[in-house]
Amino acid sequence: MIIYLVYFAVVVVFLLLLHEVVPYKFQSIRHHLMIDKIPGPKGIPILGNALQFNVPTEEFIPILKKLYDEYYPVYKIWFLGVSIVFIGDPDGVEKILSSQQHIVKSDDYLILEPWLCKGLLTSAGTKWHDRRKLLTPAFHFKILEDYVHVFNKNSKILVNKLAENASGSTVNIFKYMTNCTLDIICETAMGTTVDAQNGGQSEYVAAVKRMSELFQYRQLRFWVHRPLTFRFCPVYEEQNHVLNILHGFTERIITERKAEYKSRNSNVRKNLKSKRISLLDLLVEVADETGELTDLDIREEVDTFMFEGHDTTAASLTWTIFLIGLHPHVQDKIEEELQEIFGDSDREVKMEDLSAMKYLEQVIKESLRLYPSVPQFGRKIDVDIEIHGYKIPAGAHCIVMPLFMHLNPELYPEPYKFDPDRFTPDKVQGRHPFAYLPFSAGPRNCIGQKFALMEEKIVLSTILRNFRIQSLEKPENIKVTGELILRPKGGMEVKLTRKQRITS
Ligand code: HEM
Repeated sequence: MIIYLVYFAVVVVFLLLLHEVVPYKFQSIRHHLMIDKIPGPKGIPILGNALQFNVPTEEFIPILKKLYDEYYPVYKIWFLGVSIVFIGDPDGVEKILSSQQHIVKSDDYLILEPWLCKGLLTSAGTKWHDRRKLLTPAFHFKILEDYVHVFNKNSKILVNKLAENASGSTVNIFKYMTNCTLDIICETAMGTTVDAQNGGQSEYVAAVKRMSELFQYRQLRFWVHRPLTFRFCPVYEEQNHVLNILHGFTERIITERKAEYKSRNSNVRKNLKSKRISLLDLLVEVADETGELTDLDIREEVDTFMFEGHDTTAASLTWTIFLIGLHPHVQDKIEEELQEIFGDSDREVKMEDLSAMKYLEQVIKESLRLYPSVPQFGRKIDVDIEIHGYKIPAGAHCIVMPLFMHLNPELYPEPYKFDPDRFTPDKVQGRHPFAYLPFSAGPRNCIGQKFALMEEKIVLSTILRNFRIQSLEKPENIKVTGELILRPKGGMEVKLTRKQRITS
């Protein structure tokens, strides 16, 4: 009996493995020959280098960095029959990112699809082109100006929460940043509030956070990357439950908005320049006018913005606060700048103040150099290309690594030194346009880049007008995880000392 069970288990494992490899095993001999000319670590049959990456989260980045240093500027690995080429220098990266041809995302984005379906982040081809064209006006300067109010409102809630819970003591700042950015993205993308900072809509807020954790869980376990094997995973049922909450919430909001739209019969797009609208309003109107967007089309875009628009910004804010708290002279300079803009007033930040926060912007940019929220991103190559003399065949996956490029001493001397003056206008001008990539570059760059910078300036300036920050950890002691988003493992403790004024 036992022998039959063992036999059965072996057959199941074999079939699962076959399922993993079948889509790729017919890669042409030409493909293999081309890829194998690219340097890289040795792997084993079928699994390739997969076992080398089956490590605890905090070891993932050091392994990739070691390979980057050893094989710079280009190296390859095999992962369950998939060829992955890492490109580490600005010239090589430019060839991929500047092209209109290589816009298909790599297969690891598949794990995002149960939540985001084929939204702007994950789609390709004409669908992506049409959606990008449709959504770009929603990030117009005039629309963003309207969001200043939302950024201010939530920053005030944040400093009041910090004053209640954190003044004079240490606090895990990451948690606060996540709740604040969640509230902001909900209000701007969906026009609704989840009140995460006050513990409201806790089921939806908990589901968003849990889904981000489940993405990381899956990203790190190569054997559950493909949908079939994921079905046998202990968290599969839990993910379905979380997805029901997430999709159910967005669907409810869409239904409400559609009903509201019909009743007020407004014309959102005609009013783009003068009216406060959310991304969802725009989509609802396009759906009504053209009949081309289904409820699912709308939902996948709203969900995409919910995901891309909060975790990235929360991580960036956290790292920036950490670095400011570690460098008192930088904090003094920001305080001087804010004093010049606001004096002793506790008024809200206005749109015109943002362009005066020049030094704070340099600080945010330098933090994103050291800790880019998206440490790497991938494309599936559409037609053969040549990079540094190596031919990369169509169908190969190419990974761009901003994190390591930003730490390359040829591009940034003394790369581990935190120096916001690297981003003075003259320094930026002399730099390769693809040497700084926190928001990617080219046609598929981050559509929310300006939104994020505005949001961060308002949140950070509000914190710094009310608190003095002190970071207690040293960068070398912090464990960094970077599967999807680069974050400090276990959060980030900082000490906040309240200044006299608390924004009311
Ligand atoms: C500091 C904050 C942010 C960082 C560092 C960041 C970074 C990035 C990066 C690197 C990409 C390209 C990813 C890839 O090629 O796979 C991207 C794409 C994207 N980002 Fe952001 N992002 C930030 C904030 C935001 C915000 C606030 C929003 C929305 C309000 C947003 C929406 C998007 C969307 C929709 C895409 C896909 C664009 C496309 O493929 O056409 N991001 N982001």
